[in-house]
Amino acid sequence: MRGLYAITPDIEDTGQLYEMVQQALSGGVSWLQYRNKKADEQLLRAQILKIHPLCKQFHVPLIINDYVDLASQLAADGLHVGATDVPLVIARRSLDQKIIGVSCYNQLECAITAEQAGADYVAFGAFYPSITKTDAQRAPIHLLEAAKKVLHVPVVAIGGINLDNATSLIAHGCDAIAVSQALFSAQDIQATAQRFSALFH
Ligand SMILES: Cc1ncc(COP(=O)(O)OP(=O)(O)O)c(N)n1
Ligand SMILES: Cc1nc(C(=O)O)sc1CCOP(=O)(O)O
Ligand SMILES: [Mg+2]
Repeated sequence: MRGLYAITPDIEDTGQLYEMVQQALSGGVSWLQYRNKKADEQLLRAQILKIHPLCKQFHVPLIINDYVDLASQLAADGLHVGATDVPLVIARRSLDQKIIGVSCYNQLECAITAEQAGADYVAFGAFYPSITKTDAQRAPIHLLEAAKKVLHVPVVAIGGINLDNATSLIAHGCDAIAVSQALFSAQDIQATAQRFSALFH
């Protein structure tokens, strides 16, 4: 796991979401997380079904945020869970061979526990102020170096990441950067994805 981890914004128009995801995948995304905090179940299902074939076309794993049942029923490649979501060990019962990522915010102990419980990656953040998640806890950048010394699973950085501050996170050891607003609000999503991905070359 190394590179750009794109996180979809809350968009109601499924056609528009499809176009944006296609541009991002064309630019070079390593993983895509479908995240929508406003959609009802009908829209969640419709949007997952719409973008999943695109992810398959580009050989990019599709990770579903929060919803273990949807991830399982729609045969997504994985799930991401945080502190207020289903516990990893419960989710694993439905997603035995799938990717499960766990949010650990600014808590290294959480990541150690998550790795021991079978997490496939852990995420720390927010490293910078996030427009997408304004109430996110902040994490210090040196947490990445401490985490890489003790963890074996990939370490993902998230929160307010853009083309100006991403390099510092990569230099501190994160394996992937999770980006939403700086990618999907860009004038040219494809070119922006290319620029984020090139930071790992
Ligand atoms: C890669 C990644 N890292 C962190 C999160 C945040 O998850 P969570 O704390 O459960 O908050 P919501 O995203 O569900 O609002 C994430 N989704 N992805
Ligand atoms: C979904 C999420 N989780 C965070 C955390 O700190 O756990 S920050 C965040 C928002 C990420 O979007 P953007 O790249 O627009 O800041
Ligand atoms: Mg969540």
